[in-house]
This record gives sequence, structure tokens and C-alpha cells, in this order.
Amino acid sequence: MILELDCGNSFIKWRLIESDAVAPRLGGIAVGVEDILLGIPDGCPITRCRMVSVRGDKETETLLESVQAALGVAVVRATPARNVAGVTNGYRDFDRLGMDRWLAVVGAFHMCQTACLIIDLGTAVTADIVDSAGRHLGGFIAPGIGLMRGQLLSHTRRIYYGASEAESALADLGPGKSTAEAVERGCIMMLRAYVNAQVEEARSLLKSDFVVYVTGGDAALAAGLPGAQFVPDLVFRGLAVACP
Ligand SMILES: Nc1ncnc2c1ncn2[C@@H]1O[C@H](COP(=O)(O)OP(=O)(O)O)[C@@H](O)[C@H]1O
Ligand SMILES: CC(C)(COP(=O)(O)O)[C@@H](O)C(=O)NCCC(=O)O
Ligand SMILES: [K+]
Repeated sequence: MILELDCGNSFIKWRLIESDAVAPRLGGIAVGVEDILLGIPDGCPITRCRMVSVRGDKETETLLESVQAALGVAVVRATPARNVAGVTNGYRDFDRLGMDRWLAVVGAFHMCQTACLIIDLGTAVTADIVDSAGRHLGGFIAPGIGLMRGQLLSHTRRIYYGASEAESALADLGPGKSTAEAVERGCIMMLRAYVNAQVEEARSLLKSDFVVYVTGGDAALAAGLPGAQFVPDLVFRGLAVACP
């Protein structure tokens, strides 16, 4: 059994997968390594572990070492590359491209073998464009919905509301008639406008048909994007290609 870890800025996504299987056996979202260890059944035969992390080097090293120590298996960490599986990294400094973005791009091209747009809605919302020859044309990074909302709450005096108000604010998306509705709906509208703009950008750059993949913890916020395929495990798919 292989343990796979995707360490994002907010959460660690983890799953257990048989080496030749497509569907995972078990998985979850964790804050720290302890949560992952609690989620793994006793005696589960883990033989390998692969990891991708966008956390700092020191934090990543600590995570990796604690997993190795707890499970007694070597952890393989995905590292930057100029080319993987027919995809070429488009950054001038290829090692500065976030590894989650890179693996999502690799996973996406591996699936469709044609031009694609990859949108990942997590802490940040990223969009990456790949042409039909596998050339990554670059991408965009913007704050995710939590960061947008958080900036408003922390940088204004009179914007405040509770969790239950926030929850009921999304019953519909028309003009808000309370602070909670106005902020929650405004942030969603901004996010959707950004996502739609990415589709337009890809259309004008690629000048051909392309596949749109949506992933990340907040992918549901892009629901209704015409023709988009929701692939929650896109980063894991790329991780398996990059670290077989
Ligand atoms: N079960 C869950 N627990 C916590 N957050 C979740 C959950 N499901 C979806 N989310 C959403 O996922 C977002 C984080 O997405 P994620 O892709 O994990 O980010 P990152 O890769 O930056 O850590 C949060 O903003 C939250 O709204
Ligand atoms: C853009 C990101 C912050 C997204 O991280 P996430 O929202 O998945 O936690 C991450 O991919 C990153 O740190 N990238 C390095 C900068 C870059 O891609 O240019
Ligand atoms: K992300």
C-alpha cells in the first residue's frame, strides 16, 4: 500500500492506494501528521510513501521525517523538473513553480493528452494553461475565498458576522441585504468572475479546443462552469506520474 501526501498551505490531503489501483482505499484531510496516523488502521501494510509539499523547506523536512519515523518507510518527495511525462514547465525559473500546480498540470495532461486549463481552488486559486504539445504556458495566482473574506474581516472596522450568518448567506447569490450576505456573495462573485476570465484567457491563447479541469478543496465554488471536469485528485494523479 502506498501512502500519498499533498501538503498544501491550509491542509494535508492524504490517501492510501494499492500500487496498481486507480481508486484509493482510504483518505482524508489533516492538519498535522498525528491526524494522518490516527486515520491509518493498525497493521496497515504501508510499503511506500510519496509526498508533494508547497510548505517551506524546513517544515516539509520535519513532516517528511516524522512520517518516516512513525511508519518506518522512506518518503519520496516530488521535486521540480523542467520536463515530466511530455509536459514542459513554462516558468523561467522552473523550480519556482509551485509543486502542487506542476503536478496538477502533469496529472491533467496525462489524462487528456491535449490542451487544457487547470484551476485549483485552495488557499490560493491558481490557473495554469497547457497547449496541445504539452507546453505549460504559465498561469495565474490569486487569493482563495478564505483569504479574500479574511482580508475584509481583518482590514475593516464594521464588517463582522458569525459563522451561522455566513452559512445562511449563500441561500441565493443576489445582492446582499446584510453584511454577511454582501461579503459572502461578493467574494463568490469575484471568484467566479476570475474563473470565467481564465477560461477566456485559455480560449484566446490556445485557439483550439481544450479541457477544463477543476480541483482543490473549494472546487465546488466553481460549480456550473460550462464543460469543466471536477477532478478532486488531480495533484495525486500527477504525483503518481512524477514519482511512480
Ligand atoms: N473537509 C474539509 N475540511 C476543511 N476544509 C475543507 C473541507 N472540504 C473543503 N474544504 C475547503 O478547502 C479549502 C482548502 O482547500 P485545499 O485544496 O485543501 O487548500 P490547500 O491545498 O491550500 O491546503 C478551505 O478553504 C475549505 O473551504
Ligand atoms: C500558489 C500556491 C501558494 C498555491 O498553494 P495552495 O493554495 O495549493 O496551498 C503554491 O503553488 C506556491 O506556493 N507556489 C509557489 C509560487 C508559484 O507557483 O509561482
Ligand atoms: K491551490
